Amino acid sequence: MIKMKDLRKDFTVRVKASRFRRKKRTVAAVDGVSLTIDRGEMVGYIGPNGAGKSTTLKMLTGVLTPSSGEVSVCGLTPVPQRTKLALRIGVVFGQRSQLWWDLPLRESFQLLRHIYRVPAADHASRLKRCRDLLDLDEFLDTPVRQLSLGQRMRGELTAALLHGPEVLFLDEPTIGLDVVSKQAVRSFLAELGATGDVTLVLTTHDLADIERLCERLVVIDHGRVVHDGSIEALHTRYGSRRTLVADLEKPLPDGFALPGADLTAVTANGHRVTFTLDSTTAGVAVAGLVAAVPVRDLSVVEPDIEDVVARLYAER
Ligand SMILES: Nc1ncnc2c1ncn2[C@@H]1O[C@H](COP(=O)(O)OP(=O)(O)OP(=O)(O)O)[C@@H](O)[C@H]1O
Repeated sequence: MIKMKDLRKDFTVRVKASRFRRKKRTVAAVDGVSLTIDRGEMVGYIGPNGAGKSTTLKMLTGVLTPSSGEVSVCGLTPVPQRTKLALRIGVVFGQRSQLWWDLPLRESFQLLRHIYRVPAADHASRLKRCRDLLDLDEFLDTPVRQLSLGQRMRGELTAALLHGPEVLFLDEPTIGLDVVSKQAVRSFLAELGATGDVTLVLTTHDLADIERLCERLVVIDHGRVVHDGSIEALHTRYGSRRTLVADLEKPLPDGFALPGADLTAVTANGHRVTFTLDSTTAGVAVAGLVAAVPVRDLSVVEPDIEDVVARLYAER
């Protein structure tokens, strides 16, 4: 569905050389990215600021011409076949709008139907689905300029989907949204992904988006792919470990140890203990603990993806 082979984009920027002189410097925004994304995949494309995410998306959507390498989306070459491609992809750039500022959402959607020449019945059924899943009805007749950011984003997603695209590119779709709107957008995208009809490429700085939606995570830094795989693979690579937190009736006996786990914290006068699970399962660790002391409460905490990704960025 999407193929990139040794894709590059260089920008020429002018930098200050001395008080009166500026010289040209070339910045490789995307520096040899090769990826294949199959139909129905949901891929998170993440990286620190300036890593090259937006530049990649712009090349995939035909906004920017690559400096070198190959790119194809739905079997089309994005820039020369941009008009054809537009009918097959949907794009949401969180910071930019594809809606008409002065028109009510409903009319923007009608205009899009004509622009994309979508049969009325298809348009109506897709709009109905979005209205239901994204709760659009209460603001369908409000001019876009008066919508809140969360409402507008729900409108943007609908606008990107009304022509039935095969691939959806989302650049920071939850940026600036409140918790409730974020959840609404994520649930909607999860539902969309579950149908397997739409391929989704998502850039975000909110890793909860990725955890909720994407099985595959591509991490880019300085224009190069530094990880391509599942979130679990990333945890394995960085040795992230689960932790077991237990509230005890009484402190642990002196010298107590759980094989395969490290005691990493003791608080509340010895009544709360935290073990990091190294080479044991939560079940075995819990059984070992319960056999030693009465346990009031316990929880197993999954490794935090934020920590892993922060470590990955810091390492580079
Ligand atoms: N039009 C441009 N002219 C010159 N340099 C550019 C241009 N667009 C992007 N760059 C540079 O290319 C690099 C990658 O930028 P890009 O916007 O793709 O990063 P990003 O990963 O999307 O970052 P962010 O998370 O901050 O949005 C940066 O160093 C940026 O300054």
